[in-house]
Amino acid sequence: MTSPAVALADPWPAPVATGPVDAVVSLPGSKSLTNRALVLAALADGPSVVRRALRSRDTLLMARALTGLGAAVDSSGDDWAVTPMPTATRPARRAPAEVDCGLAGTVMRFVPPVAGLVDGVVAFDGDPHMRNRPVGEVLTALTALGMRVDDGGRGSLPFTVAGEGRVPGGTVVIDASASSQFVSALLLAGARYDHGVDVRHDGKPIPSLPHIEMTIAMLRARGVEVDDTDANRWAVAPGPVAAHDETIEPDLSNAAPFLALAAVTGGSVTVRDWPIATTQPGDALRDLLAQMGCTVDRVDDGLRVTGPAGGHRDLLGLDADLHDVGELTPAIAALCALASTPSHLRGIAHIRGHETDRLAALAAELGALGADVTEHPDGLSLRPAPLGGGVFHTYADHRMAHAGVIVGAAVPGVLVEDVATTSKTFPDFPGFWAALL
Ligand SMILES: O=C(O)C1=C[C@@H](OP(=O)(O)O)[C@@H](O)[C@H](O)C1
Ligand SMILES: C=C(OP(=O)(O)O)C(=O)O
Repeated sequence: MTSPAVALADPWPAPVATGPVDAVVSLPGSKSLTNRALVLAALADGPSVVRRALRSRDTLLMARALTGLGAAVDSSGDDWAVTPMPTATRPARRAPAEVDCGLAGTVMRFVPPVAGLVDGVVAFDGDPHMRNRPVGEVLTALTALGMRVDDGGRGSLPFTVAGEGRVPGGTVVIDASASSQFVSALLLAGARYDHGVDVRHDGKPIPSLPHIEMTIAMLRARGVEVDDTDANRWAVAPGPVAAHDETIEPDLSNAAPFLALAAVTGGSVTVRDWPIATTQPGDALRDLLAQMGCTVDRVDDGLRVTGPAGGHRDLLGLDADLHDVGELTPAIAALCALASTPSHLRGIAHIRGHETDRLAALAAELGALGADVTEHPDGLSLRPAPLGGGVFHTYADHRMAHAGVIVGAAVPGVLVEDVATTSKTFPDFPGFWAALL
């Protein structure tokens, strides 16, 4: 991970924009694409390269976890070379391994289904808050698919998965309304199970569906057969995962604070290499920011967002269902707190299970700066109100830090506590941000 050259002040005085920000930025790679590419490379039938991999806490934790399971990941450069885990045809009993999930949902949900393919015991744990994040549905499914899982009956970290080098697989019914990652986790490893995997969802609607599309697209790119004809059902046929070199797109969800800077200051920010077609949910920013009164253009070098002339004073509030793109909520909510008309963000009860209870945290921290915000069971409403300075707590949540610096760009005196938590998905975010202001 890139460390900032100087120790960061904590709390960190968020830089205030002195005028419209005009910038062109190249952003680090997508966390979701990098961690899927690493898992699939570890399961593949030959070596793969993950080009322009994101180097951040979540992706380094993933690389370390897969290394513990027998893969090799050379993460020394920008392009990470991955040698897959030994296959079931050449099993080797491994010494007990430990996986640190940190606060990475993708590590806690995607790695256990892979661990069943290892002949040995793998113990999982993570940051203190990780023990509160949901994973029980995945563990129950793994048991039904033929793995031995011991979670002490808690349905959460810490737990162990005892693999035997092969997994029977088959059909499982889960309730994935708490996280799309439950489905992605089972699909990513499913081709390597004897009978593949047939996952059915029974429950309230699944959030973050674009992330399941991302999983399916990446599996198909590696020759894996996925049947998603029926709603709420995904069948992965047994077979090899082809080795595949992949160039990782910039992280479009992490583009949110940078595009927000244009919106708040009435400036213009271009994100280089914005893909023409993508499964990343961050692509929804184009539409969301246009609805808030920004001008959004595809330009030669990427995507340009230009804020309204008066900056946040002319920014429109937003009435939107963010169920599919919940991870954008903290940045969008910060913009809504600064906007000139009311907002209602809906369909996001599930983000209470993210890095922190994001609805409660946003209501508390934006409210403490003076925002007129109401927390609902599944969202937030915000009405225009003058904001002032103060400490913005981040609850170890990278995207709460993004929300804090967005407000701080427009409002003097915002101090962002533990801004270093942004290292979860972005190397040296504070340095990158400060250089723009
Ligand atoms: O599969 C993924 O890479 C992700 C899925 C989403 O999780 P949820 O479905 O839990 O919201 C998203 O919020 C998270 O940041 C990344
Ligand atoms: C929900 C998020 O992360 P995770 O992958 O840890 O679930 C996020 O990055 O907003």
